[in-house]
Amino acid sequence: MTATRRQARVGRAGRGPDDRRRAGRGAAEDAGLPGWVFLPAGAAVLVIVVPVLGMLLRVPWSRFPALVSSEASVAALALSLRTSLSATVLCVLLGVPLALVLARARLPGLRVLRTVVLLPLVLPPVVSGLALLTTLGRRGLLGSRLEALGIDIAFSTTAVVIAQTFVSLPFLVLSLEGAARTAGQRYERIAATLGARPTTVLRRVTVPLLLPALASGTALAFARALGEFGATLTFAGSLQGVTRTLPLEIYLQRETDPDAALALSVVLIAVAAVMVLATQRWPRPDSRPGDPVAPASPTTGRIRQATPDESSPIRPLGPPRVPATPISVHASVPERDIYLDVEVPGGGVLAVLGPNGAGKSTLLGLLSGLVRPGAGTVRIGARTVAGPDAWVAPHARRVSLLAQEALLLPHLDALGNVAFGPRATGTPRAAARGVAQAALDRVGVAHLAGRRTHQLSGGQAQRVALARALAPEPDVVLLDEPLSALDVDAAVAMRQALRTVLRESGRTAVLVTHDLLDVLALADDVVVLEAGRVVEQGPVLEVLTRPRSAFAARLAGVNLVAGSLRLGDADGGAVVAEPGPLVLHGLVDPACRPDERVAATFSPRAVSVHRDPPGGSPRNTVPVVVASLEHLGELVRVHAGTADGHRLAADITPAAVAALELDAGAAALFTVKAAEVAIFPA
Ligand SMILES: Nc1ncnc2c1ncn2[C@@H]1O[C@H](COP(=O)(O)OP(=O)(O)OP(=O)(O)O)[C@@H](O)[C@H]1O
Repeated sequence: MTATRRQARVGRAGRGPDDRRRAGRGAAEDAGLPGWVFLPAGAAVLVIVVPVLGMLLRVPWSRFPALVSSEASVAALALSLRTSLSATVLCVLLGVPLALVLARARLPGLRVLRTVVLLPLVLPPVVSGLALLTTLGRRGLLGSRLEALGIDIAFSTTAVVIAQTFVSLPFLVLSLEGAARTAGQRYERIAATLGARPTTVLRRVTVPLLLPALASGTALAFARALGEFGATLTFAGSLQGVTRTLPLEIYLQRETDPDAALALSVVLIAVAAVMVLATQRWPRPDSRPGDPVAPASPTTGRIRQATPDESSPIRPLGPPRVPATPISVHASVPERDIYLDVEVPGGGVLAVLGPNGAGKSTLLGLLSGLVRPGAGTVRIGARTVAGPDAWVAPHARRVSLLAQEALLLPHLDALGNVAFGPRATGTPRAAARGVAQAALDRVGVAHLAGRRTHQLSGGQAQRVALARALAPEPDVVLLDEPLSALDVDAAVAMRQALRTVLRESGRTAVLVTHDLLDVLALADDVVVLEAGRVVEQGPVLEVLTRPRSAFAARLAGVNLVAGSLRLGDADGGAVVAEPGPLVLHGLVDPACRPDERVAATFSPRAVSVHRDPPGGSPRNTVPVVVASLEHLGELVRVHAGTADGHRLAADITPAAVAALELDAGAAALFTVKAAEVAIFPA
């Protein structure tokens, strides 16, 4: 005996009740469940297993082959398999569309429809049979008309299939609808922006993603059809070889030959169990047997350090490849209280900034076609893609979307994902794969072509997603916080990749971001949205050096006070803040006009902080209350508010914070020289 085997035996022999209890606790803890849950769960299993075991023990196994191979038994089994399979096919053909409508359509009365569809689950089978008989039977509502046409359904094999379909359909619909709801429509939306028509999206995205749920729903429907008894007997009768299915045969045999009934019951259970077991082994779309185990699930979420290939270079594309496509959005979405006027010149990159709920995603939705405007127009190049008399569907807009999550289709490898767009727009398979390989090469990840999506890191997945967005050669690329889910290193590499790709291709792009680095590296122009309105728009440099909105000022790291101009001071003028009474003296831009609104900005570094009124007289002294302290490298940023609600910041050394004994709630004075305050038109 080898040492290892001996140890294993000793280990097993040495497992006392304490060890077992510990192991049980471990299993419960692993599952994140309280230990007592296993008790009722075990009892539930017993409720099912004990009767089945009891039956199995009573089966005369020595006579089993003879009992199940009588002519009547074989005919019943063959009929059951035939009709159950037909009913299952009908369930799939009708149930899949129904489940998707229930899960995704926005129709009035869906709740009522769902209740009606699930009704056969709660109806006694004999009632289901009666319903079918009174409708499709010879004297039934439809049956009498069908009989006039020479079609006689009741008491035929067709009636068996209809009865089985009637009772099985809800099983498939229920499991598929639940999965479709949980899965959401994120992948479908991405597929539409890659040029896929709704039918292509259904065939190549929705169904593959829902395959595990479809498989288990199909198995349940088959098992239910196989076990169907009451409705079949009522509606179809019990004619050997025509309508006498296995459950009916078992019922009849029970009277004459109980042993045969038991043996046939075992066959019925075995067939149903094999079917259900087989579909439970159905692979999830994001894994395949034999795939090496990936370190993380990286198509979503924040992952880890960049790998060498995430920082690998982007291949130059050569001269611009797409005609510059200007964009204009003059549209509103009243139910969201959003009214937008945004222009992007052809080939420009517009950064969209704004606080949460400002309308940034809605702007992208208006451009991609995922949001319909209530009024106004959206133009992309020469086309009006949304307007009073115009609507171009998302798949026909030539607008790709790269989202925060890579959302790579889990049932395709990297190359398949990138080839998806060209394939969806009609490029033959081999050519599409060529285009995809070139696109992967362009963003420096050609060697990842054969990887499954769960074998990619976050940065790699996002690069593949970028290649996928570019492969259909869109006129416009929409970037919805494409770097925000990546760690710092991967984000740096991805930002560089985006910069190169956008510059080289000359593509018009709209970038939603909260990151100043993205704005600086990628954008030409900036638009700032607040509460569904454009509050500021202009070239990056202008907006960051002379922000007119609180959001842009925060992003640029400067203090901003807006108000009206008061001229006539010795050094030029002052901003009378709104709300007052704060007045800030500063250097007035010659473009300022007396009656216009103006903004004053100054750097937090130009602010001195005091607890008592300072000696000398800097032109601006503002009483504040400290709100919070923030550590910024070698300095501390003191966030404070004035009595009239202005938020200001000062950057001072940690030693100064200690000397002044500053903390949240402390009263202080911010002072800033007039020469440090720039006043310009707002
Ligand atoms: N499907 C929807 N139905 C109704 N209102 C919506 C819907 N989606 C968003 N809104 C509302 O529209 C407004 C703008 O939302 P939007 O998602 O465009 O903002 P955002 O700037 O992208 O915000 P965030 O930075 O949080 O993503 C918000 O008031 C939001 O509540």
